[in-house]
Amino acid sequence: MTALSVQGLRVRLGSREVLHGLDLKLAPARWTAIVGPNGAGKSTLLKACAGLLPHPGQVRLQGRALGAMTARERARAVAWLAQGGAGASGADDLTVLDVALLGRLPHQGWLAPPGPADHAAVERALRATGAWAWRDRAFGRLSGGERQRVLLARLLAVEADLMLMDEPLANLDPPHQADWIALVRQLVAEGRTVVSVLHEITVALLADDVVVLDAGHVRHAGGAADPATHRALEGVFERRIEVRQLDGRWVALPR
Ligand SMILES: Nc1ncnc2c1ncn2[C@@H]1O[C@H](COP(=O)(O)OP(=O)(O)OP(=O)(O)O)[C@@H](O)[C@H]1O
Repeated sequence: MTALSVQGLRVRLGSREVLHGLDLKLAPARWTAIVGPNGAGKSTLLKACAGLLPHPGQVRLQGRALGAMTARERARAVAWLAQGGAGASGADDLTVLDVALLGRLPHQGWLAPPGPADHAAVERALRATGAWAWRDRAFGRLSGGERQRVLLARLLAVEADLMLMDEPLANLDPPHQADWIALVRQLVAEGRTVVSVLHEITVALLADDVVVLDAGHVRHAGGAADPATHRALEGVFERRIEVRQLDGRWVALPR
């Protein structure tokens, strides 16, 4: 069973085709990092997988066509963290608790208030990202990194099997980046599938699998420790990085 499969994914934005017939298969309970240069189509791929962009290709979640699901089924099955969400201002007046509770909307009845299960899920999520202490503060009065941790909690609160995160490390300081890595490993150990778009190549090399995207094409998909993956990474970044082993870990160094 694949957690996510993409076949012949073509996406047009405005007058341009930005994804040119992508095929991808992701196994469940793994962490996949999507990397590639600016403008490669990484965010577009993630949005299409979340059902947020129209396209003629096939996206399947656990074998079910995304297009055949209701919006509510889809919203329970896939959680999505948008790129740059911490800078968005629409939620500034909401409390942190209310922002995280938005992650429970797909589970609640029409106009029904959140129930005990929703509150429990949100508390777990806010504790997991270290944001529980700020639950009564206004979202708009938090720092960029603090807001990012609240948005991560909103994504966790969905408790979806598939979690798509676009630049989740944006604004996070090194200790909180390390916390995020530990959190992803825990999610994967629980059986969830995590897909993250990352510009931090050294962090991407800690994932199970890496998908290298360039100019709307998948250039390579393989294990993070696979030498072919490392060569593909060096290639799409015009040999301006070098993947090396350091104390048993793969790191990307600028050159
Ligand atoms: N609304 C739009 N209309 C036309 N072209 C767009 C639109 N949004 C994005 N694009 C183009 O689509 C391409 C892919 O964009 P996308 O945001 O998916 O790239 P990305 O790999 O996530 O880039 P980055 O690393 O800079 O975030 C880019 O060339 C971008 O200029």
